[in-house]
Amino acid sequence: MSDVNDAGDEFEYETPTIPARTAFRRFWPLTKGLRKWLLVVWLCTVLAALAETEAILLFGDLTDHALEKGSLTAFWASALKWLGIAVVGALVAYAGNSLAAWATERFVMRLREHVFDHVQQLPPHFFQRHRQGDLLARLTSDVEAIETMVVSGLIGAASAAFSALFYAAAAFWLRWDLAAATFVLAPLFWLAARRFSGSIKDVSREGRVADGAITSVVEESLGNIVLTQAYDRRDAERRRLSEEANAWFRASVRSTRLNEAYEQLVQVIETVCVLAVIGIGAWEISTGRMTLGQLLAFAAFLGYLYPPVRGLAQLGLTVTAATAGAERLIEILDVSPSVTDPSRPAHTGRPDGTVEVRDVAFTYPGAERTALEGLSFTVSPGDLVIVTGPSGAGKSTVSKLLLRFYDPDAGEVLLDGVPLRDFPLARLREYVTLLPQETLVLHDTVRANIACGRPGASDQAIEEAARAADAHDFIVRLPDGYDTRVDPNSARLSGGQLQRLAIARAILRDAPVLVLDEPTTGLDAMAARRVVKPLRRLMAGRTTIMITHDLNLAPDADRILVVDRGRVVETGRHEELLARGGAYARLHRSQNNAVMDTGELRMPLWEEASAQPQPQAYDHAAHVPAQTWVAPQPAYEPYGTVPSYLPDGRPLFRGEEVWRQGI
Ligand SMILES: Nc1ncnc2c1ncn2[C@@H]1O[C@H](COP(=O)(O)OP(=O)(O)OP(=O)(O)O)[C@@H](O)[C@H]1O
Repeated sequence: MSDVNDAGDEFEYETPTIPARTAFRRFWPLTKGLRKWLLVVWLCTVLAALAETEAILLFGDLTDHALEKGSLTAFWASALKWLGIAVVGALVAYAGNSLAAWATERFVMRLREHVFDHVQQLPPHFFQRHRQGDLLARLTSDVEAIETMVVSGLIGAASAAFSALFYAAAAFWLRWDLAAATFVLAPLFWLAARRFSGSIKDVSREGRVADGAITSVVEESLGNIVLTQAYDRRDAERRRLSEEANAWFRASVRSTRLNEAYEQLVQVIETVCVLAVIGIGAWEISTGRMTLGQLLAFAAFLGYLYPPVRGLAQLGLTVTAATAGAERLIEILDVSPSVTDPSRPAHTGRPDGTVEVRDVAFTYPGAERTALEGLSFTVSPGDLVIVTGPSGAGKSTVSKLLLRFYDPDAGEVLLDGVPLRDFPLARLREYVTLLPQETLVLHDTVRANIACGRPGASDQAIEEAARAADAHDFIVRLPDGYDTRVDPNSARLSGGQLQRLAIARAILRDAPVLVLDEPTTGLDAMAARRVVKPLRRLMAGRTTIMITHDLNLAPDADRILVVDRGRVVETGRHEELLARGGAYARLHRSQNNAVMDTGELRMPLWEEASAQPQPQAYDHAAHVPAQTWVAPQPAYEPYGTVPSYLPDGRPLFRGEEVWRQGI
């Protein structure tokens, strides 16, 4: 399997090949607590097999004593006994099968939870490098495949072995010489299974990979439905699906063919055995050494004996096929989380919110280039620090380290002087809240979406948070108000509304430290303008690290860090940095300059502006570059280009106060 990360690098994944025994051992511990029930299931199967054996012996009796002699008295006695045994056998089989279904489903649930739990702890790059559809397939069909190996396989093997033993013992008891003659042929079943096992494993593996690929294509295609429709990519998407579907089709047809060939071969072997019995039996009856009843009972035993023998041989095939699923799950389970809880957690109360990044270096696992190098900065409690810089500079990586999605390779990130790795993860994420770039929505009600900031919050607290986030008004206008269901693809809410919902969630969480990753990205100027006020309420009194390209809030910042190629290249307040005319001034200009020369964006940030040829404004009237280039000043101070009121002093938005500093 191969995948491409956001940097365009190709990552190759080769699912490891694992012997069935290793796979079994790996998942067996998950049957803890279920084993006694598995034993009961096995006992029920053994009892049911015993009842069947007794019934067949009674059938022989009936043939010899009631049918051949025409005696009704002999019939009634045996018939009643047979009926009694059949009823007991049916009850036991029913109990055993129901219990087996319960135990297997519990195992599946447990295994799925185990894998899901593990996947949830995996670092962000894992999800960037694995296709979601493939992960879905692993969590669904591959989990079920393992159940066939560990639980059903085990019960099946134990039951088949005991049933075969009983029927074989009964056959020997009836006529040992006839039985011995039949068993000479038994290894043929084993040979047939062996012949098919390798191919069945290969084809199962191909089938599982194709299954994951189909789910991925469907998932990606539906996720990108707007792109598909807007660019009329239906044919391309159909082709993509049909390529994967063809692989699935080939694997599935091959698998059926192999299984069918095996089945038919086994049928032929069985026929050879039955014919051998009838031949020897006919000869025995002709010499008077056997009764017809005995021969019929013997043939019936063989009829019962073959399914478990065949089952035992086929079990190998089932287990082999299931191992392909196990390999895919083990591959995921072997990826370790990038961070774990500390063995000796620090005992701290709610921190004041001093954040210190101390000489941090970090490279993403598997990446060649360092994302951060020698990065240092400190944020005092309650301060707003803006981290800005060109694309790929390492800004989002800073947010990942602050939330401890990763630990730095060198240096340390500290909260109130305590290294982040000394906080239990759950507590750290209570203290440091992330407002991610993309607004994350749960498939639930608006209320639940806000409440996930602080589970168990009262309705009043939720409403207050929504009011503070300027979300209350639009929420009450929704069809069911706070109980309106939304989902990640919901068209009910605009980007700005979703962002205000996320702000309400963060307000409710009430963490001392906030990390805002591009809070206004993807919003148009008006929508961005509307989230600024709620954002300020959210940030008030909290240490805030805002990662952004959007410099409209820069004048508010206590400090601005300009990051480039993983290092801080400039730091200071907005006015200072503008006056310095360096990297920040260029970034700011490129954002606010209407007559922007895009070449400026490509200029290295750390070089002195004077060392570079100055970009020239274009004089449209004269069709020549203007003589002197003057860095344009922001139109509205101190908030850059976004005006908050009209020239006549009226607020820009109806019903909204004039935007003042310090709200
Ligand atoms: N999962 C990953 N695996 C490998 N490299 C990565 C991964 N994520 C990011 N990088 C690399 O790390 C560097 C910093 O990325 P980061 O996302 O922090 O940049 P950024 O400044 O936030 O960019 P943008 O403004 O475009 O979001 C980039 O070179 C990027 O290609």
